[in-house]
Amino acid sequence: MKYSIFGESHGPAIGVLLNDIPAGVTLDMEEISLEMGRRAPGKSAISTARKEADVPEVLSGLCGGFTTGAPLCAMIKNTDARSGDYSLLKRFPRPGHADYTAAARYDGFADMRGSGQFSGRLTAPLVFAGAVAKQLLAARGIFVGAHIAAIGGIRDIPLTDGGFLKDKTAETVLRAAARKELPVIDDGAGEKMREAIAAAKREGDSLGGLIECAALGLEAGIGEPGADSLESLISRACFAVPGVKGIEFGAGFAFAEMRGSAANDPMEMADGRVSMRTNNNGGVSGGISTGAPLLFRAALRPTSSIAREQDTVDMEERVNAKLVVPGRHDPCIVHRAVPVIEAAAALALLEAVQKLYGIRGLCGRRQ
Ligand SMILES: Cc1cc2nc3c(=O)[nH]c(=O)nc-3n(C[C@H](O)[C@H](O)[C@H](O)COP(=O)(O)O)c2cc1C
Ligand SMILES: C=C(O[C@@H]1CC(C(=O)O)=C[C@@H](OP(=O)(O)O)[C@H]1O)C(=O)O
Repeated sequence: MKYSIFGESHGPAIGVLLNDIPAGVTLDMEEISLEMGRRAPGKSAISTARKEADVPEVLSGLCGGFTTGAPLCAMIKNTDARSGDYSLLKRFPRPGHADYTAAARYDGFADMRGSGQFSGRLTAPLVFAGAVAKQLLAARGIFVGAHIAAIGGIRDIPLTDGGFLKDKTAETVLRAAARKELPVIDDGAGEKMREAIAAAKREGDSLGGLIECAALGLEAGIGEPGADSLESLISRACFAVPGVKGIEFGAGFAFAEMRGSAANDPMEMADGRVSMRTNNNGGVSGGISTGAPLLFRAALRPTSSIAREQDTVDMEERVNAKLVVPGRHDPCIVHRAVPVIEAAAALALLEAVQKLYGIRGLCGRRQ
């Protein structure tokens, strides 16, 4: 599953080119639009004020309602750029954003209007690609969903609690969360998160958090050992999402403080099938799926563009300087990043499934 994302935040358009899509698949465009809408900016006071419709225009790979097998290319127009907000930032780079590293890497030639190719805006085409991947995975009985695990220290109910995974209601609660602006299981926690984001914004600050993502219906035996392990593919896809700074699978960093007797997932036969009584390994062992729900969490940093005065440098005069970042910014990116993390996970899983079953094995109409 190869995909390339193109464009810059204040250029004419952004988009994605997806290869290795099986021919003869009907894509549910309405479902894709819903996914795009979950991420789209400009919807409320807890997100950026930039307004974009984020309607994808398919340029190739789809004809008469079926995929053709040619690379699938989708383009999304940029319509609400305000590039003046960025005129100062080449000279006074924002701490925590990519202004300084982009200048170092691209010798000062990077188009940093709207943060250029580093912008969270580039996650719109990723969501398009992920929505296609989700439909292909669904045809194999695999569901990918996520929710906000925490924002600013306020926690939602973890999927591992409440029996959601055991009684198989996880898909239902994740589908319900996906319809909310703050995709949470516990609406009370969601309201507290909303207030915390609004308060941070009033204080000229921002909040970070955690996203918990699950893949359900994944059979045992998908993945590889080594550099193409399931963890590697998923981490690689998630670290391509701007703002992601950490990933953990299952018990993750808590493993460091556990004993083997507590960390191991006891095995048993249940209805004639191998199963694990606990899921500390997050559904992956040796880089390969165990057949238990695949579970991981991504940590997102607080938005770097905050309204408070910060210490930076003057790249022209080579002296210390102060900066107040102008412009429209997300006071928190976690809620908008939930469909993005799902998309990244779906693309990574599709790559692993495709490696085992091939392109036609995904769900193309057999000739
Ligand atoms: C959906 C989304 C929206 C984002 N919105 C903003 C924003 O408004 N302002 C900002 O400074 N960073 C925003 N970010 C994060 C930056 O793009 C990111 O921190 C920056 O590119 C540096 O990358 P890094 O944090 O991965 O190191 C957003 C990220 C995502 C995924
Ligand atoms: C436009 C989006 O988010 C943008 C992500 C972003 C950043 O630095 O990542 C900075 C802001 O860009 P601008 O200054 O052009 O308004 C956000 O609005 C989007 O996600 O669609």
